[in-house]
Amino acid sequence: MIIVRELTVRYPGASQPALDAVDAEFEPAAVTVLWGHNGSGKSTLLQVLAGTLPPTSGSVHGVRGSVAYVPQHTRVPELLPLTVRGAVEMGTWRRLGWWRRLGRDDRRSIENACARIGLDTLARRRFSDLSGGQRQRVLLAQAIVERADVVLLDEPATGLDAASRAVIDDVVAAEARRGAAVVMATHHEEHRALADRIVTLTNGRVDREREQAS
Ligand SMILES: Nc1ncnc2c1ncn2[C@@H]1O[C@H](COP(=O)(O)OP(=O)(O)OP(=O)(O)O)[C@@H](O)[C@H]1O
Repeated sequence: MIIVRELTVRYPGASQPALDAVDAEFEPAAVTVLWGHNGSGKSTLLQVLAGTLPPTSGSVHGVRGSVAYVPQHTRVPELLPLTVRGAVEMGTWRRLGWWRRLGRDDRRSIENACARIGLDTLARRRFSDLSGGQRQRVLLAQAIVERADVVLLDEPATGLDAASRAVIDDVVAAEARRGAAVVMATHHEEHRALADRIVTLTNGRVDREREQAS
């Protein structure tokens, strides 16, 4: 279990902390939804869990194994000099080590992930030529292939139609069933139904009264 205690993040020059003494727990084999308005601190918390943003104070314990992080579509970097297929393949690198020799199971898992996320027709495109939303889906496919212990998703359904959102829901539920600790920031009401636990953030603080476990 990931345990967050008294976590505070203050961006340079900001008058208010983005996260203010947050306490929260994130369990394996479960979906935790981070819920809250724009600016409530959801992305900041995900970045700290991903290890890409150091906290100003407080602690995060229990992040074990591998972590897959799919940032908000506006924040997905374009810099990978790869095709879509190549970017999804990167999900195998941790398992395969330095030589990165794909076996039949790896190839099948890459193809399955691309098919599930609807990337088949994009497979040969350059990652850098895709829209932010398409790039985000590539990173989601990469995360599926990786079979990470912790899967962090920042608004994975933003800008998608209902059918594509349903695909994301299936992926999220399957990742938790596989055993991952899934943490998903969202403000889509329908995602609340997927949650084993909902952590509501209001102005950087956990709103305990609105905490919910199903
Ligand atoms: N790089 C940054 N520098 C300064 N302030 C920031 C930075 N990133 C976020 N903030 C501020 O920190 C607060 C929390 O932002 P955060 O992005 O974590 O919220 P959020 O709930 O994910 O909202 P959104 O969905 O709009 O990204 C906001 O007040 C935001 O303006």
